[in-house]
Amino acid sequence: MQTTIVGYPRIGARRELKKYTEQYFRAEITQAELLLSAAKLREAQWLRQKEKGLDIIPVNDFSLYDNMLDMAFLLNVIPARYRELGLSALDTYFALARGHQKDGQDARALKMRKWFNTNYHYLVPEIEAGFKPNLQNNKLFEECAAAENLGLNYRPALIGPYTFLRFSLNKSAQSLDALADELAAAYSQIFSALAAYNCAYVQLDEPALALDLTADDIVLFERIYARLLAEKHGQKILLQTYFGDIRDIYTRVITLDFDAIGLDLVEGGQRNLELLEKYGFPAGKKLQAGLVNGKNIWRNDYQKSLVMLNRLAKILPQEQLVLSTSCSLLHVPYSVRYEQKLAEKYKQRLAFAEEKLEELSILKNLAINPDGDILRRNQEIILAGQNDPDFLNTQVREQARQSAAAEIVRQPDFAARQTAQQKTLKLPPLPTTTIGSFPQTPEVREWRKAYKQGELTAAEYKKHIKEKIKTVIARQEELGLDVLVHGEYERNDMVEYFGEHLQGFVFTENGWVQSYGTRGVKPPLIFGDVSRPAAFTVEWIKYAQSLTAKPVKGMLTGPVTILNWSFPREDIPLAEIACQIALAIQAEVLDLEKNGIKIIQIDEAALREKLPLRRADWQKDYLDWAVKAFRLTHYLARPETQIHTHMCYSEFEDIIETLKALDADVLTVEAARSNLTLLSALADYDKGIGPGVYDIHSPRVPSVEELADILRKMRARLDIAKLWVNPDCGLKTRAEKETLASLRNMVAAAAMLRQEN
Ligand SMILES: CN1c2c(nc(N)[nH]c2=O)NC[C@@H]1CNc1ccc(C(=O)N[C@@H](CCC(=O)N[C@@H](CCC(=O)N[C@@H](CCC(=O)O)C(=O)O)C(=O)O)C(=O)O)cc1
Ligand SMILES: N[C@@H](CCS)C(=O)O
Ligand SMILES: [Zn+2]
Repeated sequence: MQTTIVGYPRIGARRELKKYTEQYFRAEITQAELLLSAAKLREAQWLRQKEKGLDIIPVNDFSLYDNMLDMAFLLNVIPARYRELGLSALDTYFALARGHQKDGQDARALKMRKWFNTNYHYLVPEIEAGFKPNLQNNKLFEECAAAENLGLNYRPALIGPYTFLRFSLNKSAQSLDALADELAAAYSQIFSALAAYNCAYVQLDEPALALDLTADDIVLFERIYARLLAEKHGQKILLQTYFGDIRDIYTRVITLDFDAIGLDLVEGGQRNLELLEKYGFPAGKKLQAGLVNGKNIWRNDYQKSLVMLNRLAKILPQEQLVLSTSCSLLHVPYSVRYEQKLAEKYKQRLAFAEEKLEELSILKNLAINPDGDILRRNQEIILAGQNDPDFLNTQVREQARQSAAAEIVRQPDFAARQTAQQKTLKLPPLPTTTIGSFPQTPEVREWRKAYKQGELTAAEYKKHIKEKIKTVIARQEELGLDVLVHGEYERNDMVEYFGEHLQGFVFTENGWVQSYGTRGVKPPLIFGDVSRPAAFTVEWIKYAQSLTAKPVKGMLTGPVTILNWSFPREDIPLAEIACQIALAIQAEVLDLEKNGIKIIQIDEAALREKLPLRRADWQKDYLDWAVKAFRLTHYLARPETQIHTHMCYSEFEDIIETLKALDADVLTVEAARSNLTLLSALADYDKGIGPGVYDIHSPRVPSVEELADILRKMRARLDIAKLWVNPDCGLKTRAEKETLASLRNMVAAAAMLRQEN
């Protein structure tokens, strides 16, 4: 029996890659320096994997920005607008990732989308025409050569052609079938080039097989692979699936000429096991069994894994088995050993990427020789977690249970609330606002760092933040925005900050996980029952409101987003955790209201993220309780309190009914990068709606005319009486100068439209 993983994080345990890359963006280091530092980081992680006993090490899972972008580069799927810039290969790569606006050149970035149900975002390749793989100087081959030099037993990993095709934007005139044929030929050329390297297997990631597949999808998959598998160049092919079961295609996949198949035995684990038991597994092929959870951070329950292994032993002999992770470890932090402040009793329950490597090794040994002491100790840790008195709150449990059983409906209905709110707020038509955060400048992050390290007192830190709030309120007044925000300067992150102020959460110092490109998050860990010891946003919002006669939005993160962007406990249902968090947020809503705050925004940026991959599971397994949790936060608010919510990075077309059911008075959503296709879906949205008028992921400043044009398009499709004017999302990642310029133009565009009416 061997061990492997699907992939490893790459940002560096201390976010080294972020630092190198951003230094390169600021022209502080050269290309050669960036590439050398990245190569050193990559090799150090391979050696760590080897040292931890991993038998087969994936390569090419590393990326300077994103694997889908790497694949587009390898296949030469580079739209003309970037090739025409005449940049170096590396700068072209970053231009696709981040856009390029310099010396009169202006190319927008590729679209970014959520990677399945994770908080990772990939870049969407645009297929214009023709796949001509670029086999020269490509990182894939450099990595293979480097791994070989180190004498590693390695396996190059690529995004598989089916997933690549399904997740790209087809801008060519070619049919999917034609593209599939070209793609198969292109991958075949890559295989041919890989024949020069000494890797036993090539890994093709096909997570798209865990989605609902139609008969046409299956035909397309078979069309690509029939050709590709007939043209192997000596190497063996691992079909790697993850994020769920592959019920729609398992029986086909086992008849194709793959040499190994990777199955997720955590998410969709039961279903995958049933498929194995019902249809068997082909003799002589390897089963890569994803037993160690790649998405959550709890220690593996060895007893449970051994039960799985026993079931597998009835299906195939041990030599055919490779122990692995359920998906790439990209979604978990590097190692628990970087946590200095976390108590040992909490640390022992955690397994980040490096600890998961150890778990694989232990499991391999346990499968051969079930060591009683190791199993006993593992069980003790797991049981201690389940019954941890530090985190038990019987009152919250009872309240959550009662709320789950109750009908949660805000009174009176929207029409009556709207009248009451207009009377208090007296907003003009097309009210202008922002989503909450203003630029988190280096000085703000430095203050926070100094405060956390004890170099600034709490009073000094607070004073600095309040000065920023004062300035941002003044700026918004100057700009003429109608509904103001306090800027969220006191927050490191919209979820981590909430975790830090609620009981039941534990947070890390170094538990960084890549969200996109150079940006990372430190998801809090939900260890137990959640409650709110004291109000924690009121002081900041009240202060901001005291500086202006205009309404300032109370800014909160919603329960579903807090849950989805944290690492959840696994001993109670997600629905119950969401309900507990909702009760904590409800208390904050009521406190803001008591303190004179008239508008409260409860962000549910991640509402769509964890929608089950299979449509049949959407409602009962997720949306029913997610909607209820959100309603629980605001249903006790007074009629004149205006409740806003915000969502980003989402395709809302198929969840419009859910958006309505949230019953928020105003909904702001990302729309700019979707070319406003969302507008038709939102046409019958029944409450206030603010589709973003400009993309905040780019430093580009939209002109007044461009924004007025967008607003005219919105006016044509949506009820103008309900329309709000705002950017796509928060402004925390932007610089101050471009932010003010963009907002100035946005306010001018709204004024222009009011005149036209
Ligand atoms: C809106 N999005 C969010 C998602 N997930 C979240 N949890 N939060 C989100 O806002 N998912 C979808 C989208 C897009 N995703 C992201 C993710 C991350 C960022 C982002 O800007 N991340 C920052 C880190 C933010 C943070 O926690 N900062 C801390 C630590 C600051 C720090 O690095 N300090 C330095 C010293 C200061 C310095 O040199 O700058 C240090 O410690 O060395 C803080 O502010 O205290 C990132 O940089 O990656 C945006 C969108
Ligand atoms: N209020 C948050 C929402 C981001 S999704 C912000 O403005 O950053
Ligand atoms: Zn957002």
